[in-house]
Order: sequence, then structure tokens, then C-alpha cells
Amino acid sequence: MQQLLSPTIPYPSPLFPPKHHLSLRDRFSFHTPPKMASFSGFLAKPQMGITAAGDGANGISSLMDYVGKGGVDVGDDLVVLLYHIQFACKRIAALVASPFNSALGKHSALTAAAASDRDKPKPLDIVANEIMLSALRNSGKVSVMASEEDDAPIWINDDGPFAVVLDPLDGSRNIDASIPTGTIFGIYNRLAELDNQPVEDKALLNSLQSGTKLVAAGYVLYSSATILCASFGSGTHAFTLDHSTGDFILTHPSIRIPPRGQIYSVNDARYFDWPEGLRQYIDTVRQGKGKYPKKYSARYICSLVADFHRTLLYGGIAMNPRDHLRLVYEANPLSFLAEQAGGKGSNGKSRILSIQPVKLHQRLPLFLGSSEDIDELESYGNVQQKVNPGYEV
Ligand SMILES: O=P(O)(O)OC[C@H]1O[C@](O)(COP(=O)(O)O)[C@@H](O)[C@@H]1O
Repeated sequence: MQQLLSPTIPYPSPLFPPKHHLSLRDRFSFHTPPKMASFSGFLAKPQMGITAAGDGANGISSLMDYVGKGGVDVGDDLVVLLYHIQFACKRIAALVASPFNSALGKHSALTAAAASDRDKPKPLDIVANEIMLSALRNSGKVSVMASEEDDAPIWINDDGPFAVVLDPLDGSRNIDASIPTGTIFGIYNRLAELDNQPVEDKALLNSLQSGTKLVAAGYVLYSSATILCASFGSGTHAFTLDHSTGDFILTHPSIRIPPRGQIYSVNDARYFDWPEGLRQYIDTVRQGKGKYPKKYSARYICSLVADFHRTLLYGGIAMNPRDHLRLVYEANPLSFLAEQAGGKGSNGKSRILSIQPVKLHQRLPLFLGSSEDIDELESYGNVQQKVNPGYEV
């Protein structure tokens, strides 16, 4: 598999690994964004409001400009870490779009024992996990990485100031059909008070921090555009990859989820496994009989990052009412982004970020989206699906 991937993927130069002999400043500024004139269509985009922080001389702000000293200045350590994360995600984006995916897909179809084995990592999940691990290692800024793909957190570096939780490639079961996928990450400060504990203990406890302690979180959507959406604790901002330069360009500053949407996003083939409250809620809003007297529409990609991204921009609720999605590296980072955009993340009863994780791979029902829609949904009381038979597709 590695033979198929590494040597044959033609990376354009901006995707090559950072040159370690360059100074920090050089490393973050050697891809000067082209002049606005070459970004046809950007100026016409209503979302393209450039904030004061991180404006380039030509009115364009890249992710690295935005987070650096001339921008919101998240601190050198976090800037370095973000540099390595966005670099890794560009590699994953190239991999997901690679012609060799079909070969990998066939391989995964042959080796996946049965449909009931669907949680088994596919090869691309594993490759994405390795890319993220090596990026976090190379950053020198990470003490521990906790990933969906690993049973236990991996201790990397005693001095790394951050603990990173992540799902390296969510939605990968869709990959053979070129349906969008995504990477999700959350960043915490390392808990220095645990430094003298045994490695296994401190690795786990650093990874099980409450979502309220997140320093930053984000996702990268691999779709018709590659979009890195992140929050560093002051708003949620999205940056779109310009393939010609390799820069993530600020395209959606300070996203606000509309307080009401008109879209619900759920796998509604499970309707007869839902509790009464959830059925009533969905029946009500699709008839236009809810507090917002409009008929709602359904959208469901079955790829968490893509469903959440749409919800962030258009409003409504993206939900998975059964115990399926994971608190630590899916629900918490996305709830942080939702809240930073004025929305909510709930388990159907209470705020996600306030739930203390007790297990790395803990699952829970997840409802993300517009604040008024989430409030209305919660008012139905009984919206968490308890029947969870292990669906085959
Ligand atoms: O089968 P369901 O309940 O519709 O779940 C779909 C969800 O599962 C995911 O595919 C993640 O599940 P996996 O970790 O098993 O891949 C999400 O991307 C998606 O939102």
C-alpha cells in the first residue's frame, strides 16, 4: 500500500515538507498569496470579508498569516503546531483525491471481513493516522496524540506543550464513492501537574480533558474544496485551500450559525428505532408545525464533517441520535466550533463540552447546530436512541 502511495503521488512544491533549516518567519511566509486579481470570483463572494487581523498586503489572509504575530497571534508554539497540522492535512487531501484510491478501495473491500466489521479501519484511515502522527512528532510541540485509530494515546514528547486528540479520516467508508471526508482535531494544553505520573496514566489523563479546556479545535473537509475550519477560542473561521499556492486562504471569517435553520440531518432509515420524542420532533418540523413555521428539508451525507460544515453555514441540526460518534475527538471539537459560531452541541439532554470524558473511545448521541433548533429538539425530552442493533450499512 505504501508502495502505491508515497513515491507516485506528484506533490506540487507547496506540499513538500517544511525545510527545517529555515527560520520560523521564512517557513511561514515563503508562499506569498498572489494578488487578488488572480483569485477570480473571490471578491464577489459575500462571505469573503477580510478581518483586520492577518490581512495580507494584498487583502488576502492565509491561515499562517492569520494565526501569526501580524494576525490574532495565538502564540509561537500553537503557530508551529498548526503549520504541521495543515501540512499533514494537505497530504491527506492529496491522498483522498489520488487515482490510487480506487486500488486501495478494492483492497479494503477484499480485506474487510464482513459488513458488521465496518468499524475496522480502512487502509486510508491508517495512512492518514500515520501522516498525522508524523506531523505532530515533527512539530516538536505535542506531548501526546490520541486518535480514533489507536487503542490508547501515544506519548510523543515530554516537553510538548500540547495534547492533541483527533480522528484522522472520518467518513472513510464513503471514500470509494468520492463522497466528502474529513479530519477532526482538538488541542489542549499539556497538564504539567501530571508530568511525574507514569507515561500511560499521563497520556490518558491529558487526552481525557473536558471540552471546556480546549485551546483550539478544527476540522478539514475534503470535498469539492478542501476547507480548514478552526477556532482558537475567539470565533470560528474557515480557510479554503488554494491549490495553486498551497495556502489555506481565509474565506469565511467569524462564521455565525443562523439561530434557526430549515434543515435536519439524520439517518432517518432508523426512524423505527428512534424514541418517541425524536420521532415527534422530526414529524413536527418536516410538516412545518414547529416553533419555526416552515417545512424543514432533509440532508444527510453520512459523513460527519461534511454534514457539520453544511450545518455551520446554513443552520439547522446535524444529528446522530444513537451512541455512535465519539466524545473526545469528534463531539468535543465540533461542539467547540459550533459554540464559537453561536450554535450548540448537545447529547440531547445537556451540553457536550461539559461532559467529563471517562474513556478515550466513549460514544454518545450527538446533536449539533442552530441554538434555537437545538433548544426545541431538547424540549421533546426523549431524543436519544437507545436501540442500537449494529447496522450493516
Ligand atoms: O451509520 P450512521 O448512524 O448513519 O452514522 C454515520 C456517521 O458515522 C460516521 O461515518 C463515523 O463512523 P465510523 O467511525 O464508523 O466511520 C460519520 O462520518 C457519520 O456521520
